[in-house]
Amino acid sequence: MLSEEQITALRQRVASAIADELTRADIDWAAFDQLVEPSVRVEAEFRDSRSPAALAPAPALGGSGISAAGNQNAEPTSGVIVPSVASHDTPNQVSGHHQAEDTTMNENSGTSDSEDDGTSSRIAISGLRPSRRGIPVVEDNTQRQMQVPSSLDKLIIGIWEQLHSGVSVDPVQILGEFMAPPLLGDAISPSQDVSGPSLSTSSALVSASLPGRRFNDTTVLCRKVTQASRTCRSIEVIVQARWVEHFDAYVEHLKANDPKSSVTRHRKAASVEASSSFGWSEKELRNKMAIWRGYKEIKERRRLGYRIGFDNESIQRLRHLRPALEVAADTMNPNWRRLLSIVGEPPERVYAGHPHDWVVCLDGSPPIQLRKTYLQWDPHFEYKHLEESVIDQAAWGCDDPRWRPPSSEALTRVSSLFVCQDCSNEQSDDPKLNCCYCFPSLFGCATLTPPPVQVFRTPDGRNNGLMALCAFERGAAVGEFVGVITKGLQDVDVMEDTTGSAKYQIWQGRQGNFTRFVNHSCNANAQYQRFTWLDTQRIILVSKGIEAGSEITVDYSDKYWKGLDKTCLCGEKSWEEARRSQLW
Ligand SMILES: C[S@@+](CC[C@H](N)C(=O)[O-])C[C@H]1O[C@@H](n2cnc3c(N)ncnc32)[C@H](O)[C@@H]1O
Repeated sequence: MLSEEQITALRQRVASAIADELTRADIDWAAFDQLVEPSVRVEAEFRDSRSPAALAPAPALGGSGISAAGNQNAEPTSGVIVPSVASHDTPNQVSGHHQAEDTTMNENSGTSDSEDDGTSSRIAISGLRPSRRGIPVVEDNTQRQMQVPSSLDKLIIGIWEQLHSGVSVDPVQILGEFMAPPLLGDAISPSQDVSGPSLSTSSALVSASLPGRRFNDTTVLCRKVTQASRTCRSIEVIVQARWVEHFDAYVEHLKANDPKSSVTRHRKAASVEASSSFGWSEKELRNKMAIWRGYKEIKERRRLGYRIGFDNESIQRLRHLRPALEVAADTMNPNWRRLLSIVGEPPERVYAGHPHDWVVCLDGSPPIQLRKTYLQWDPHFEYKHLEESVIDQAAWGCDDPRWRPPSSEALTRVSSLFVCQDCSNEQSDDPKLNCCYCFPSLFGCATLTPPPVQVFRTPDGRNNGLMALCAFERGAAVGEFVGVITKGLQDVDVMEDTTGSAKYQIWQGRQGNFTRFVNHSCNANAQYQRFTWLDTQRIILVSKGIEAGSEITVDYSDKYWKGLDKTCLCGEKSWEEARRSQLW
């Protein structure tokens, strides 16, 4: 017997498969324009063969205009793309907030409170382990239920994933690269047999590396072509949307000159003119136009083609997201707006600097510069974004206190300098040599893309927080806790840890990365874990199952709050509290 949730998931999958099929089908949607209140209705039904009764009807897909799918019923109503933070009746009750905001969290957000003698490389409150081969290994019992995203959620998540995929949408760079001198001629010549026995010794040496060179060169070529094609695709959509606008304007112009003829007639005349210019049949042009009209409507934020019915709420959500998307696009692809200049929009970027130099607002109001959100506590506040922790030399000289001597077992493995203390595989910063995939998004793998997170303004007095733009599967790394490795700091929020032989602090007050903005929750969706990379201890923020659009939180521990004159505003009940408040 399927559970209610499984049935819902199945219904949504069937609905989205039908919608996808309709999208691909060569249907002349433009013809629907001729109908009065057009609608398409597709129904499916699930039946359990053991029972005559239908288990549940699949949602009907329907809509008006050229909309063939997108009935509200087809979509779950949940899945808002805002952090799931609790709202509070009272404004900020955090007394001593001043102190808090120019410092970071106190020790042991899931690491240093454990009774560690420094022998374990990765310690966590709940024993969560990183995912391997795509299957998260979960060892605690706090399984979080991930929501099934609606079509609109999927669209939004798709945009964020695209933005964080590392693919450049800089037309200047792409076209420039593409026009660079051709790649090595022999690299793409398939006819040359370089491994034949007749080659001389010296050419045999060269040939030994040719397959490698060919592979590398075609990888570069393939990357360039893929990027260029994506960039051209973006240009195509912009231009096609603009073409539809001009087509409509032309039809109006014809009508103004010849008001006696019908609009249909003028439209036909314009279509005939255009189809001969495109070299397409009129039907072909009509079909293409139906899709292009969809792009125009997205542009005008009226409706998303025929895949998603846009109600007011959806439009509002997208409108609120726009500044956040622009911050990400401007800071990661500074020249992307040049694409817009093709259709006369300003090409200058609006948001400069690092992606986390901006704090986005959930209500769609303009993003705020990060430093401005701390000026009330420190008029000179600045935050330097670090990729890696830096050692405070005044405290540690040239030593890194996070260094952990390799185990005796690792020492006996002469073939490798570094062995992962968790998976026992060899670790290397060179992806070709690395065999440890404990946290592939952080260590040992090819080019790292910026993590899909954004700093956002909390609506309930906690100042800033960190939002997940894409989902992080359970066990996946969100990022490393990066800051200044120091010691001896007091009365400020620091992460304290030990290797067993050295106690150190990581301070994020003025320098660090986005993990500085992670707030506390009594029902956190992430936690800090130790991990040793190249014999150096790191602290990793690991997902316990984070949904796209939710706030990323960790449990700072009771100890943190006991030591402070502050109230937790997360609104969640801790497990202990929840148990105590049970009525039976
Ligand atoms: C590491 S910082 C987190 C980012 C911080 N909100 C900011 O804007 O910089 C820790 C501070 O955030 C605030 N904070 C985090 N979680 C909170 C919560 N659940 N309730 C109230 N304040 C919280 C507290 O002021 C805490 O000292």
